[in-house]
Amino acid sequence: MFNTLELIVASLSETAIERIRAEGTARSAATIDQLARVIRSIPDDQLPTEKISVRHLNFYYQDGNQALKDISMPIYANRVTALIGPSGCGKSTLLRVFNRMYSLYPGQRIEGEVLLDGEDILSRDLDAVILRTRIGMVFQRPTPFPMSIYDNVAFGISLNRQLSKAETDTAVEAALRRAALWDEVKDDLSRSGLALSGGQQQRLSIARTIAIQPEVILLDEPCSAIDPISSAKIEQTIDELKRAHTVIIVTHNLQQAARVSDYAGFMYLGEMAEFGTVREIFVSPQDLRTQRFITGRFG
Ligand SMILES: Nc1ncnc2c1ncn2[C@@H]1O[C@H](COP(=O)(O)OP(=O)(O)OP(=O)(O)O)[C@@H](O)[C@H]1O
Repeated sequence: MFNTLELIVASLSETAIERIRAEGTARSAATIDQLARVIRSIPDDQLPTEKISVRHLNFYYQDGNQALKDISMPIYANRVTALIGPSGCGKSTLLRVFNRMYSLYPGQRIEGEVLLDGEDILSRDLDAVILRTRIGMVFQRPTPFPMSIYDNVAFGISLNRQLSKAETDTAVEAALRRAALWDEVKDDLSRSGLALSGGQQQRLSIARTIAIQPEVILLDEPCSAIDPISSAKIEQTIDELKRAHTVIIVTHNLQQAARVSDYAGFMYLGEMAEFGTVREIFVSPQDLRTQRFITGRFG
């Protein structure tokens, strides 16, 4: 019983949990029914809302290989969702659908719907450039531009917003702080972004993405090519990011997925085998394939 209660509580927002505590019901809730009544009394806006809805998504590469098979899943606002699964199961393909990266390559085919706040982002009516300012992406390898640290961050800002020099300075500092890089670079922002270490370059790439103020941030294996200290800093940053953004991360590192995510989708051979809160997926997975993957018996 306690585990089931924990599961329900784990999927609630902090505000909702505070309210349950304030009403003194958490300790006395002897049955799920009691707690369910409390949950139902919480206004909808305090429960996670769906930022992106994936519906019956199929994806085919040029060679006819079907990499995604009838995927349906929610992506909740201001939460971190991890896509996990064995190599080749379709995680990166799915991540790239969210910013329509596939449209750069002719011959790839997609079916189904991906709704961003109710609007189908697969529709050609939605301009891909505008979409990519709403859904930003950080790649596996750091991607600093060959320009100064300051310009790397200011560049994105100037594409989207008309700010004065002083306002740009403030926005650059804020983005670098949020990416946990400010203290290491503040003394010389004119240094080339390429002169930074790999881990710092990755945090610079995150700062550049944040500076554009996207609603959703896609992280494709952001820590796989960097040192453990930078990796830990990026994990802190991810936790901070969800205050203002919805985050989707592909990672091979299960401990990292468990640490940073609120929800997880386990993919297998192009299918979404299981989706749930991180506790559901890591503590009590229902699908045998998820259980085997989480316990390291394959993948
Ligand atoms: N450009 C491509 N053309 C044809 N098939 C592709 C292409 N890119 C990927 N695939 C195939 O699509 C499937 C899903 O690949 P994808 O890279 O999305 O998986 P993944 O889960 O991200 O893998 P990994 O963990 O190894 O990065 C695989 O079978 C892969 O071989």
